[in-house]
This record gives sequence, C-alpha cells and structure tokens, in this order.
Amino acid sequence: MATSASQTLRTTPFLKTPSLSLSSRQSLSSAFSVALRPSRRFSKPLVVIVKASGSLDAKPTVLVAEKLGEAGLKLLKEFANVDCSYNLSPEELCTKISLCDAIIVRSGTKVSREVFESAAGRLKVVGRAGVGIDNVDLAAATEHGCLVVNAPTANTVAAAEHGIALLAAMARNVAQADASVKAGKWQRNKYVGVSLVGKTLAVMGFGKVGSEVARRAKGLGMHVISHDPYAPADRARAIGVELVSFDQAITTADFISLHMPLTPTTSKILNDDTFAKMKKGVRIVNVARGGVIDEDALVRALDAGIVAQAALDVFTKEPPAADNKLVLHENVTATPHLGASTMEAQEGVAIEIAEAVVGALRGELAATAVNAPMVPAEVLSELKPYVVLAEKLGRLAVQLVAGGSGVKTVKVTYASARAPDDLDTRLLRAMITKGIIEPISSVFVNLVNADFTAKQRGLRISEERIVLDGSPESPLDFIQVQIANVESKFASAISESGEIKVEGRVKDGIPHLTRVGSFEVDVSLEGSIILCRQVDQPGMIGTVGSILGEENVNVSFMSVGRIAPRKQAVMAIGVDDQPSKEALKKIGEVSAIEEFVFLKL
Ligand SMILES: NC(=O)c1ccc[n+]([C@@H]2O[C@H](COP(=O)([O-])OP(=O)(O)OC[C@H]3O[C@@H](n4cnc5c(N)ncnc54)[C@H](O)[C@@H]3O)[C@@H](O)[C@H]2O)c1
Ligand SMILES: O=C(O)[C@H](O)COP(=O)(O)O
Repeated sequence: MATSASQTLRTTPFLKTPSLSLSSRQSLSSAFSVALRPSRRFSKPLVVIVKASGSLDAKPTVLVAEKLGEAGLKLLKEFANVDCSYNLSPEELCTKISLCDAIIVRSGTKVSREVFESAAGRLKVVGRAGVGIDNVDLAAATEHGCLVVNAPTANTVAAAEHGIALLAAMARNVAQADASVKAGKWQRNKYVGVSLVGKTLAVMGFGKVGSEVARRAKGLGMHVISHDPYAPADRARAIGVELVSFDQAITTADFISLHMPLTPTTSKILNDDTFAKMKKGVRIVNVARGGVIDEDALVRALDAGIVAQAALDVFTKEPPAADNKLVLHENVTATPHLGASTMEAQEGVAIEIAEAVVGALRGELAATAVNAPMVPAEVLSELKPYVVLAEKLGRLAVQLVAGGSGVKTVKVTYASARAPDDLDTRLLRAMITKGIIEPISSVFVNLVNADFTAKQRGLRISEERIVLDGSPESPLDFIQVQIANVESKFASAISESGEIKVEGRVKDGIPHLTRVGSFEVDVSLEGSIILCRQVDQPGMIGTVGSILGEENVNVSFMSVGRIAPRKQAVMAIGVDDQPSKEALKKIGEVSAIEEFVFLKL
C-alpha cells in the first residue's frame, strides 16, 4: 500500500474473531463476552443489556402468541410466567402487550409499531420462532429499545425436506391424483408423471436450505446445478454441485427450486422475461418467499405451457385470497407455508427461541439478535458517519463481485492517527460484515452476531491498521475494504494486487467513496452509484449526464479519476433515483465507455 511521507505504516494483527463453540449456551455467551470486552477507551460494553422490568424477584412475563413446542415452553416456564394466548386479534394483542416483558411469535402474528407503542416501554424482547422476521416491525422495535431475536437454523432441514416433498409430489401429481380418487374417479392415464432421475435441477440460492435440497436431490439421481453469486464454489463442489450463472441455471433446468431470501434484488426474479428463457415444460418449486416470483407472470407461463407445473409453499400475500388464480390452477400444488412445520423442527425452533429469549431477559448477549446494535450514545455520535461509511463500503464491495465467485476473504484497513487501542473498530467491522452479508442473504447482522455470522458463512475478515502521524482528533482518515480471490463484474475495481478494492472517507460528516481499484474518485455515498470506465476525453460527463437527465434521474455527484490525461478513467456518478434499464443500456452503448456497473447503496 502506498503511504505518503507523513504517514507511518504500522500494521497490527487485529482483534481475532473469537472461536465459538455452540455446544452450550454457556460457551456461546462466554465467547461473546470475550468478543465484546470493553476497550481501554470505552469503559462501557457496547451492547445495552436488556433487563426485564419489575422488582428484583418478580418473574418476567412471556406471551407466547403462536403454538410453540413443549420443550421450549418448559424452558420458558422455569424462568418466567408464560401466557399462551393464540389467535389474538390485533386489538387484543395491543391490550395484552403492556403486561408482557417478551413475546414469542411465528410468521402468523404481526408485531407492528402499534404493538410496540401499546407496550409502553415494558416489552423488552421479541422472539421469532423461525427465520423470517417479515412480520416484525424491526425499525419500531429498535426505536423502542426492544431486542428482536430469531431461530435461524432449527428449521433448515424441515424446509429442505418440504422442498423435496413438493418436488416429488409435483412430478407424480400426488395431490391432484389424491383429490381425484377421493372424488370417486380412477384416472390412471391423466396422472402419468415425469421422472426425477437424470433430470437437471437448478437450486437458486445455495445457502442453508438450498445446499440441503441439493444434497438430497443428488441422492435421487438428479443432475444438480446451482446459481448463487455469493456461495463459495468449493462448498458446492464438495457435494457435486456446479455453480452456474443465472441464465445458465434457468435455461438448462428441468426443475427449478428457489432458496434465496426476498431482497430488493430477488423480488420477482422469476418474471415474464425469465419465464420466456426457460425450457418449455420446466417445473418450479418455491419454499423460500412468495415475493421472489411474479405470481401473475407465473399464471401466464402456466397457461402458455412454458411452466408445466409449480409447487408452492409460500405466497406474496399469506393466506392468499380465496380466488387466487395460482392456488386454483390445476397444475399448481399448494401448501400453507408448511416448510418449517415438522414436529422435530418445531421442537428445535422452540428450544432455540426459548433459550434466546430467556438469555436476553437475563441480560445475556443474544447471538441471534436481528435488529440494530444498541450502543452508548457517546460512542455512536463519534463513530456515526464512519458506521454508515463502513456498511456502505461493504455493500459496494460485495456488489462488485461477479456471479460465481464465492466471497471468502475480506481485508479491512483502517487509517487513523489514533493508537490501535484508542479506537474500537468492532462496530465498524460489524457494519462492514453487515454490508457484505445482508444484500446476499436472509441473515440480519449486527454488532452482536457479526463475527458469528461471518464465521458461519466461511467469511474470513482480517483487519489491519495504518497509524498516521498527526492529530488524533477525528477517529479515522479512511477505511478500505478489499475482497480477495474473486472476479469483479467491473474489472477496474480490481487493484494492482488483484483484489476488489474500495476506499472511503468521511467529509463534512458525509461518507464518500474515494477509491475504486486503482482509481481515485470522490462521490458522496448517498442514493446509488454508477461507475463507468472510459477513455478520458472531453464531453463524457455531458453525454452520460444528458442520458440520465432525459430519464429524469437526478445526479447528486460526479467525479472522474484517471491514470493520465486521455488515458483510462473511472467516472463515479451519484444518482438519487434508480435509472431505468433503457437508461443503463444507453450508457453502455456510449462508444467510449468500456464497462459500467450500477450499485445500490
Ligand atoms: N417455507 C418455509 O417455511 C421456510 C423455512 C425456512 C426458510 N425459508 C426461506 O428460505 C430461504 C432460504 O433460507 P436459508 O435459511 O437457506 O437462507 P440463507 O441465508 O442461509 O441462504 C440464502 C442464500 O441465497 C443466496 N442468494 C442471495 N441473493 C441471491 C441471488 N440474487 N441469487 C441467488 N442466490 C442468492 C445467498 O448467497 C445465500 O447463500 C429464505 O427466503 C427463508 O426465509 C422458508
Ligand atoms: O421464516 C421461517 O422460518 C419460515 O418461513 C417458517 O415460518 P413459520 O414459523 O411461520 O412456519
């Protein structure tokens, strides 16, 4: 790394990720107490410990609002008064909640802002007995100082098994044939199915559930490919699965099984355009989230015979309307969000969530906390803009990774005039981890679970410090994030040493992107960013600016970094709105532009 004459380069081996043993609650909390020990500069711990209100010996009250496994209830009852009240109306829930210190729900209960407001400060913990927290208003929870914890692993196998059950049932028309026999018919010719053996299954999303589905499908003799831009290829190879591009997956598959989280990128990822590219007669399974499919487009694709059959456990709106065309379609097998519903998974989930809720009420740190870290005001106010910078650099860096390259090795460099033990970077590291993992996963990352989550995903984050000469007034000069051993969808983001590199600084309280690969740029990290590599020449800013202007896209910032006049340059353009596909296409068609990428912050 280049350093100016006024800088002294000193690298320090950094706070190591604690080695976690998950064999018991005890080992988990002690591991985190090592990770979160206060720094010399900040004597208070960074996480506000949640404590139940009431007198010292008063037991807290936990409201269990949806059916929970016995083992979990038993654990809860040893520590708290447990009120099992199912099927509460929103009004009943709001009335009850002010008497409760914690609530446990599945996906059927909305924990809305009104619920937090009605709690009048008593509610301290929301436990989601499952993975998705779409039904909990996270922002309201955080605003009300309420910790939200979930149970992210106990239902993985159940979801994978349900995916396989739907795959096989769909291929052999089990549900339709069953209904026909029960209606007194005997239609052996109508319900001839298709075989699974030798067919190609595309697993879209190679995370916890997707990889278990892939493993099982291999056992059924299927040829399994997977698309997951962020999964390590070696993990896939280890079970005989090839990671392929999105287009390769959807155009070659006989069966497609969806296992990605619902994010802005994956919303309606199967739509009219993508159905049109699929093999005629493809069959689709969805046990992820309804929103990843454009449901109207799926009805059209089924009617046109492009999609022969679909088996769906999840819907955009749950429960779906009685006249939902997809549910009523004769070539669709539907289940009412049963992925996690096995006796075993529900027992596991119940124990996982009961332990998390009891631990949180006791004031222990929760490894599965899903809402924002709560940190003392003085720490947050000093680091606030750097926290935003850190998360955005993580988000930018991961979006620059090309599909098919697994993200495994991340190096973070902090340049500061402060001595290493005078700057606590745990929050920054957590936010970089959050920025890297959240756009590609259903996992929620915060200070408490960042190291744990990174480790669980095989992501190694090393940290290095550059100690600068000068006044230690501001905590940091710049932060640099590098992702090694990957290809980039924007080749200019690769530095001389071969990593994707982005660097940023805080200027007047606003985070700025100041370097991409070897190019210096300067664009404020607000809205979104377009990066273009071009041959430096007059008129480029005007050309691209006019394309965006014609599309009514407001440009907030533009900067050009170049190697030398009339040589290669990178233009960074900050935009307030998302440009249309057409606008991006037009930018790509400008002859001097060699490559470009649109990045969401
Ligand atoms: N039906 C059910 O009852 C049920 C039960 C459990 C989980 N789920 C759902 O299943 C999904 C997967 O859960 P998980 O626990 O395996 O999550 P996970 O975070 O372990 O895995 C998600 C994977 O999707 C990948 N991904 C992200 N964006 C992608 C994209 N654009 N294209 C392809 N892959 C992408 C990620 O890299 C990750 O590997 C989630 O939507 C979850 O809510 C449903
Ligand atoms: O997000 C989850 O864990 C699954 O979708 C299961 O939801 P459930 O607990 O309501 O069955």
